[in-house]
Amino acid sequence: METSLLAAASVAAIASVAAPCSRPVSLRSDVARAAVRCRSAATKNVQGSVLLTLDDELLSSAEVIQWESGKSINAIAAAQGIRIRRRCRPRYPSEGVGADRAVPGSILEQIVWDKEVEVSQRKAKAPLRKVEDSAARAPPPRDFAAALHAASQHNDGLPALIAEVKKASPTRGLLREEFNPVEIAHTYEKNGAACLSILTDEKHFLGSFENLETVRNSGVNCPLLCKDFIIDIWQIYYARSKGADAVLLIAAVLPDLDIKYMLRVCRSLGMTALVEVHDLRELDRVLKIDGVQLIGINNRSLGTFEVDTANTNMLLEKRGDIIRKKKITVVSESGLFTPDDVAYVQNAGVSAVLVGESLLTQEDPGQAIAGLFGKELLH
Ligand SMILES: O=P(O)(O)OC[C@@H](O)[C@@H](O)c1c[nH]c2ccccc12
Repeated sequence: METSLLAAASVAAIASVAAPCSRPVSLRSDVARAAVRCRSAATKNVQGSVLLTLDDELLSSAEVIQWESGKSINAIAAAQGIRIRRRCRPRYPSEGVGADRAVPGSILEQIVWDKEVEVSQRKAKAPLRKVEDSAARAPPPRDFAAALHAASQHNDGLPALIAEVKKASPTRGLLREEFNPVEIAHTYEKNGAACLSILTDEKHFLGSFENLETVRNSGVNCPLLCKDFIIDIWQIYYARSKGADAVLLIAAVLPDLDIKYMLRVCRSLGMTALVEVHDLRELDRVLKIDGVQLIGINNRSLGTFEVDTANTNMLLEKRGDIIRKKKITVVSESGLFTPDDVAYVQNAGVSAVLVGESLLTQEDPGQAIAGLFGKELLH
């Protein structure tokens, strides 16, 4: 019981920083309060007193009650419609779906389980404190959202382009034999991309943090999105330490409280979060969270990997009014190949598109941009 309560508290990513909080706690409310204290202490270490007050304010009584109800992280996630189960957090062995017997229910779940292992190994090598220090020494963050707005304005309202640097994907396999991330980044920038998305997941996308870092140090000016499966705030600090200006937060993976906490971490680092949704339930969850500036509508289901650009249109028809009222910028992601595709999502109301495959499979991915938009993009 105690273990599962502590695990429930870890839903807000406390697990990554909760080491000082290992004293036994017997009452549920004690657990919740301990979690609050733990997190306050941890954020104080991380960012000084500014985040401390923000975080205390973040922990509304409703959220504490949720923890006190004794639900496990998987139960909390399931109650929010999240089908991805966390497997096993090293600190809480009774949490998760069981060590060896469980079979992943989707590719996304497999990726997340692999990510749990990867992150715990990386953290063992570079603890949060150390990564925070490197993040503080990284080149200053660039404004990802502002770059999207400026690009769209320079191009008569055409959606701004986030061009993706991706070697392979689970569904398409290898996208390019000759893969030079720095060359690809430069040709994208030269041909009018507003921002770049750099895949850093190694196992399923053949990406790397080295690619992110070398692109950042190669002199490109476009802001960079670290494209990975974030399940722990440690990864956000790590991405910043490698020069990322933005990170992807996937609503199909992250419970609301994690998204809120991660948004605050992003803000404290001067980074932008692109919060990705695929269906109406995820969009409605994200629209209830304050401070979301950028929403990505993925046309690809990360469960089945099926792509349908009508998804962008459908979600904007249903929630476009609220999105405009909240002045949220929408990015249409995946499966865009032709000027008609771009025009379709533009008419649906997006101000940016995220494109990988259709550019990467052509000889010069940068020159392919004019083909995708039906005209050359201006800077
Ligand atoms: O290659 P495409 O179909 O143009 O898609 C790009 C991008 O949207 C896709 O890579 C993506 C969207 N969300 C993700 C989450 C993780 C990994 C990859 C993705």
